[in-house]
Amino acid sequence: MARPIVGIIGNAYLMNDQYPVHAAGTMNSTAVTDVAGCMPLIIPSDPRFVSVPELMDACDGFLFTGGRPNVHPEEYGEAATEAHGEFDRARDEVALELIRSCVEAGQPILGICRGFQEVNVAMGGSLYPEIRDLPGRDNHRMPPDGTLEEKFALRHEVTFQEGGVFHQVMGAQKVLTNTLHGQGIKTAGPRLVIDGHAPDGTPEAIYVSDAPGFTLAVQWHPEYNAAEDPVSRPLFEAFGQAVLAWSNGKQATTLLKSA
Ligand SMILES: N[C@@H](CCC(=O)NCCCC(=O)O)C(=O)O
Repeated sequence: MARPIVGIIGNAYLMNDQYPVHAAGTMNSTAVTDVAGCMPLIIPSDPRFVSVPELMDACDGFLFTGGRPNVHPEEYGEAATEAHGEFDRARDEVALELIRSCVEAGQPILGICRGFQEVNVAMGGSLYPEIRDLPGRDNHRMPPDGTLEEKFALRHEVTFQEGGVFHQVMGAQKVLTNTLHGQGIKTAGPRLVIDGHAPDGTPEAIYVSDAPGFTLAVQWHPEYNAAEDPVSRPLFEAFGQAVLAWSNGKQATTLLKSA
């Protein structure tokens, strides 16, 4: 039987500082394949190449990946400053509309890091440009040097609401995660539930309340070591089950229409 398809939101890069590509970390494809049990498909996240209806038709669920460029603050009604850094307006345009459409339709989404921030902005929330500059907050950025293992090392706890969605998915109320981000949620979108926090109060785990489908998003990077990590594994397994259920529902509808 054909596997359900997970669209992986790609980022724009210049290969060898010269050759433009769309790409996503291989660890995203590994997590989608080995843990979620789906087929990964990297999306060129630019409205010149893809439209939201086409993507929703082609894929069963979407992984909104991490990415260095920040969501443009105009998307939440603020002016860009130097602290906001680099942007990717093409990804903003595809991702934000795709999130809103998936939330409405009940099509599964999983947000990671920049993807987590996109879910908040798409649902009407805003972001701090640099959380380490806020009083009482820690530096959540990755170490500038070191191996991949050092960059993705587990660095802080996340505590979930007792009995909440993440507590149920993880089977634990406190977990250990990596952390590789500069921005963070300032105001949560009206329908967003902040279900987990870092020790310094930074929101780390969210979902959209009353959404008909899977809408979980995390500020850390569960794609790293997803098959082995006790936090990543249940998250990608739950996402895979939701994507499979969506795919089965789509096939049942197609069969009904052709009967
Ligand atoms: N730009 C945002 C999001 C950070 C993020 O997603 N980091 C991972 C980058 C991985 C990559 O380069 O592909 C922020 O800084 O908060």
